Amino acid sequence: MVMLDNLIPELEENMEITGITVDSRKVKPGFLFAALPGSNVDGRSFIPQAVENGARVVLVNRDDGEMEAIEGVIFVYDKNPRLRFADIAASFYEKQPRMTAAITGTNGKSSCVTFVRQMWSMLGEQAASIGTLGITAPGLDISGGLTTPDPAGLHERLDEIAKLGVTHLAMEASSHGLDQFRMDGVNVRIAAFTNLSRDHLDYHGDMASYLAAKKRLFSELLRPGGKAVLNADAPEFDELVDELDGYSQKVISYGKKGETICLKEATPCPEGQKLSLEIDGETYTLTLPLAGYFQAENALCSLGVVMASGANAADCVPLLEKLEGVPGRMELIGKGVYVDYAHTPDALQTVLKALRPHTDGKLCVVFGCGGDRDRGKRPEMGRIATENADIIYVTDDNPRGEDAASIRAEIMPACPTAHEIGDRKDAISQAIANLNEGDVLLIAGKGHETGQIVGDKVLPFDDRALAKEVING
Ligand SMILES: CC(=O)N[C@H]1[C@@H](OP(=O)(O)OP(=O)(O)OC[C@H]2O[C@@H](n3ccc(=O)[nH]c3=O)[C@H](O)[C@@H]2O)O[C@H](CO)[C@@H](O)[C@@H]1O[C@H](C)C(=O)N[C@@H](C)C(=O)N[C@H](CCC(=O)O)C(=O)O
Ligand SMILES: Nc1ncnc2c1ncn2[C@@H]1O[C@H](COP(=O)(O)OP(=O)(O)OP(=O)(O)O)[C@@H](O)[C@H]1O
Ligand SMILES: N[C@H](CCC[C@H](N)C(=O)O)C(=O)O
Ligand SMILES: [Mg+2]
Repeated sequence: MVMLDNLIPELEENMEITGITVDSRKVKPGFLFAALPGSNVDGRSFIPQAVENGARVVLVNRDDGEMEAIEGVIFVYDKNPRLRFADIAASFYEKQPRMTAAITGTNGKSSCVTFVRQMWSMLGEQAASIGTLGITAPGLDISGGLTTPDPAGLHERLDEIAKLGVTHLAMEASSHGLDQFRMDGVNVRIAAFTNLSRDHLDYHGDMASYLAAKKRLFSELLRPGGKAVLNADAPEFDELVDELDGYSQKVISYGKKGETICLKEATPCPEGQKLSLEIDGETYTLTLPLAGYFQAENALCSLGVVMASGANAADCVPLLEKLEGVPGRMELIGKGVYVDYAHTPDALQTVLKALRPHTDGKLCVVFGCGGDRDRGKRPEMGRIATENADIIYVTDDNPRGEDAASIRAEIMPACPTAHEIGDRKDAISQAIANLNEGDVLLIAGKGHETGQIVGDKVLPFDDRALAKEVING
């Protein structure tokens, strides 16, 4: 039984709330329903359905005016109902892991939360991660959902894993999640930043707003006394430092320019790459079992997070040698075929450049662009493919509500020599069939995904399974 009358003065004394949700379809008797103004519809239009399903309390946007009274229903008005809902969710589900790190950045979040979880586990902590790959905790592995879940779903999980004994959590803070106040109730003790490049401009409009959403993690979510783990090589480094309270919040900087964790050298080798680091005047050399300079950056960010949680460099640097790759992130399927989640221009360029040294013959790429997402990415990804690959196949990647051929038509002018094969299965099959000895093929964009979103349907589709099947004949 949960009482929220301390938090919501409008409630009757000792009034019981049985559940909370932003979705009228999930309301049950005794629930609080947050009727949020959305990007497609206004949640207020679902109040009758929510009330019919048993909502006792309805949270609405104060700026949208007063509601007509409904018998038995208490309206709660707030000028920022999303933020209020996040606070309510944090109280409704009382427990959270005590050491929570949130990682933001355009690329590398999923990789870092996975690496941090692995390192904490190796140190003997009960550790979990939440993000694009779902939730992973000891005895729990649930895939799917948003990268940063909505407050009700998020806090339900935090409570569940904390009760299972999880003390350490690494979670992805997506820019949508930050902008929509999804994680404002989370007790963030460590905030980390990987990098910033073009993505999600369909939602944020411009790069300044996109960065502003990410900055919230440091200026508004990181708790007093918390630590920020920042990429010193990123142009945004100084701006992010400025977001912090310089008295109580400390910076752990990493990268070639890192003051805390300084990367002296990264040299590719058959097992991955040899790294030389300087931390607190000590030099460490190690072999990171992952290829690609970007993975070295992600590994250092993860090391910074684990150090921020209190571990000594000497204890955690050797753990980098035992990191396991992340599903669908530059994952070698076999015979020079890699599956990767690059779906932004920067990621595509990064991964193609990372694969070039491993290519004796031609470097080939299969990619497309998602529908209902930033259209400006399309020609940029076409240009990057032209500049960095030798053979290009343009195909479909989650067309969603758009016409797939029209999406391809926005990519093709930037890579006119590309083969256009809309059907992703055909594109992958042909690309693999055309490979010669020494060639490398990158299948980009879908990584771990197991479905192709066409219209409002999710059709089963798995790049990794298909590539394996084609390679093995
Ligand atoms: C653009 C966006 O982020 N939308 C999210 C947002 O929806 P919205 O508020 O705009 O929704 P809306 O459809 O206008 O509906 C308004 C309100 O009416 C409610 N409603 C709607 C229908 C109904 O029958 N009853 C009802 O109560 C909805 O629950 C919502 O609260 O809030 C919803 C509830 O939390 C999210 O499910 C929804 O995510 C949609 C599905 C989505 O695709 N989001 C993606 C873009 C996203 O968030 N991605 C990020 C980043 C990914 C990454 O880079 O890794 C992520 O964190 O996953
Ligand atoms: N540090 C990095 N710098 C540049 N590109 C990277 C970096 N890390 C990963 N990538 C590229 O971005 C892709 C996605 O990586 P990852 O899933 O770790 O990022 P993410 O931030 O979680 O992405 P999303 O926003 O889609 O959840 C990788 O498959 C790779 O192509
Ligand atoms: N979280 C990202 C994932 C994109 C994955 C890619 N396969 C695509 O559909 O564009 C988004 O929703 O924009
Ligand atoms: Mg992710």
